[in-house]
Amino acid sequence: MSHGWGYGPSDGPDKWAENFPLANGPRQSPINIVTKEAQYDPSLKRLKLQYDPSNARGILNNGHSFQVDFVDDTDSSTLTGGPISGTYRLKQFHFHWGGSDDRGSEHTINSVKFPCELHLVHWNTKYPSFGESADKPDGLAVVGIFLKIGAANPRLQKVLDALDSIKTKGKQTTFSNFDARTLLPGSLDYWTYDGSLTTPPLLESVTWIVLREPISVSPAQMAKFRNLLFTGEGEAACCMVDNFRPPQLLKGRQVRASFK
Ligand SMILES: COc1ccc([C@H]2OC(=S)NC2=O)c(OC)c1
Ligand SMILES: [Zn+2]
Repeated sequence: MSHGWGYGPSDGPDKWAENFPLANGPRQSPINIVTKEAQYDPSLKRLKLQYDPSNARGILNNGHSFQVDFVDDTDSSTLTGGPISGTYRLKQFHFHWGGSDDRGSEHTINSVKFPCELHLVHWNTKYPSFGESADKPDGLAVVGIFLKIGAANPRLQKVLDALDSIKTKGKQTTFSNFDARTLLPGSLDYWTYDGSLTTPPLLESVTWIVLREPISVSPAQMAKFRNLLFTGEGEAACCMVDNFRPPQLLKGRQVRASFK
């Protein structure tokens, strides 16, 4: 699964613009969210996340993160409300994390980094598929959730326990009956802005919905993320850590808040 890009000194975020010119586009992600500059918008609706656990299908090491994939051929796992119009279907979720607990998130809050960030990726059903929506300005909606060091989070455990089976790039296994709603924090207060995918091809198609409340993760649980490898079986092992893009220029964009 060679992508031609990575997170190392020779193929990392600072080099992506060489092959993916969108890297210098007007609505790139992630960003640093300056909370005092985020404007409360009373017209923003509450987020409505309705997920069917039976839609969970598999878990895959894709060589830059791992993802849990969902069946998305019906409207049984959807995102509605919030800043979006219409219905977006859950496609997958994945994480970004650091080599130590002082870094790892892609978005930052007042320049504060979290050790990990969860992305729940949804596509707009006004288009026929994820692939058809991925390059449209209103094609995707990603819910970003920060993970903060604290008590072990039992709701992460089923995902973490599956990682031993997908240690190397390209490995996948079945992953069924998982309710992604259990990963959500108690509050669905959010910031929202227009952005992009945070890995190549960096398509500027994402309505970002970044939740204010983090969920917890313990140091021991973070260590399990770091047991994964970027590399395939039989290749020189390279630990899957620091798979995050740093914040990008805001370029005049407005960040709105769903809360006062
Ligand atoms: C379902 O397909 C996806 C999902 C996410 C990404 C990246 O964009 C964001 S957001 N996080 C990433 O890792 C992606 O990039 C090609 C493709
Ligand atoms: Zn992501």
